[in-house]
Amino acid sequence: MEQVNTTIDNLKKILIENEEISTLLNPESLSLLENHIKQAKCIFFVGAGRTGLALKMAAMRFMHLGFEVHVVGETTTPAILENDLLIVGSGSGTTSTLVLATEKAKKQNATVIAITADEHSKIATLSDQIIAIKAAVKTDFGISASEQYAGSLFEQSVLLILDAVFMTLWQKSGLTKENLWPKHANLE
Ligand SMILES: O=C([C@H](O)CO)[C@H](O)[C@H](O)COP(=O)(O)O
Repeated sequence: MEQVNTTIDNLKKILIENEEISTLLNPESLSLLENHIKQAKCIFFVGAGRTGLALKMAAMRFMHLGFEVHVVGETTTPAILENDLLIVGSGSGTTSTLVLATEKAKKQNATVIAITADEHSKIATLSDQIIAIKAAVKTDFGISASEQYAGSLFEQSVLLILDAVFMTLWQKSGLTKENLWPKHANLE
């Protein structure tokens, strides 16, 4: 690492990288994701590490909008079944626990949508549909789609894109902020 920037300059770089990601997204794949979310009986989210954390943040928003949402790995998460949707996030598309979850969901005839930076990865290949994010994967050393460390750009994009999907569905729902508020946790 030769160059040291100010933190503000680095923040600007991060924002520019995220802006670039938004121009490279396939709008049709996002519309399909919106439709699958609307049609699913239950929506399951699964991811590991920081990707998993980004998905957990997004999952809460869909719960606020009234969808039945589960995060894989939580003790209260039920079995995935036909007519359910699994949203799997994996920058590399190769994380072994997520490959397994994808395979198991497909065996149950659930729909699987992968959000990944590698559209040729194992998870992408197993999934019904992919949201391809043109970000670096965590081992993308050397020349890379991002100056940030490891999968940071991918992980940020997962949250931003799903927040944007949430906003679209929210706007279409006609619900107000006040309508959504009763779903907010009241035991915290
Ligand atoms: O936490 C992570 C790591 O810090 C990379 O930035 C990843 O999200 C985690 O290792 C899962 O990897 P992927 O399945 O490739 O997203």
